[in-house]
Amino acid sequence: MRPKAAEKSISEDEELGKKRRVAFLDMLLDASEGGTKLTDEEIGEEVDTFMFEGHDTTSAGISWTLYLLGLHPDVQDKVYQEQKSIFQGSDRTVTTKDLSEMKYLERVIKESLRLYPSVPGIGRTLNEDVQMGEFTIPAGCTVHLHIYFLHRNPDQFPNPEKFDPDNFLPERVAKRHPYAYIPFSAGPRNCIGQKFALLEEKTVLSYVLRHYRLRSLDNREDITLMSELILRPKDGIRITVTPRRSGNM
Ligand code: HEM
Repeated sequence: MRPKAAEKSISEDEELGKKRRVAFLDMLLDASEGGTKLTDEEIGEEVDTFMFEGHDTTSAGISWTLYLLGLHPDVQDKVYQEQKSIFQGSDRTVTTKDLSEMKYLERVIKESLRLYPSVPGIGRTLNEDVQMGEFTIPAGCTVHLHIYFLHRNPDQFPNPEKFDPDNFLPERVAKRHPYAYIPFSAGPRNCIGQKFALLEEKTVLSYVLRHYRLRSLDNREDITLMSELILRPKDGIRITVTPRRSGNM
């Protein structure tokens, strides 16, 4: 049964002539009432997947980007200049159009996900034999794909440890293998939320970087990484955050 609050908000929206937006949980409940039956347990699992995949991944991505910007004041300044040119001194909230103009910030986010992919590895069970050069990997094997190391392939990213957002200039992307960079996996089971994730990261980072200057206190070689499905710094990261003077935008 659909909760009363959800019924009310949908009918109010329809009255106002707005596009009908269905909440995620309502969609799952509808699916359980319609042709494909979902049990309560299956609905719970779907909600868990979205909460986990949609929250920890982006929060880790945002944290690593803030850390890298705090280590690279020149890159941070370029991001700030781009924000200044978009917002022209205004402190308004971000619009969809603003997000599409944040080209440099997008390159920074992508480069951060290259060096610190929120999901550092994924696994697949092979349905059929796979030939890799002289080796045959038999059907039934579980294969672990290490995204973290894949992103450091020097054939695809010369000087792979260098933080260089220009790695994502269109002309450089065009020269690389399409699967050289897969923070969101690839193929039929890739990340369903990847576009949303980039928009969310841009929205949060835009706000922080317009208002604060960051300086990271730990060098990259001093950070111990750990993977709890999500890539995290074992002992956290230390960043000093200084407010920019008001009216500085
Ligand atoms: C920076 C942010 C994100 C990264 C790096 C990321 C990465 C990934 C990766 C690598 C996979 C494939 C997992 C596997 O094959 O085992 C995946 C799947 C998935 N992601 Fe994301 N994700 C992000 C954000 C999000 C967001 C915001 C949502 C939802 C709002 C989301 C929902 C999902 C779901 C539902 C799947 C499973 C898709 C399927 O199995 O068909 N992700 N994600």
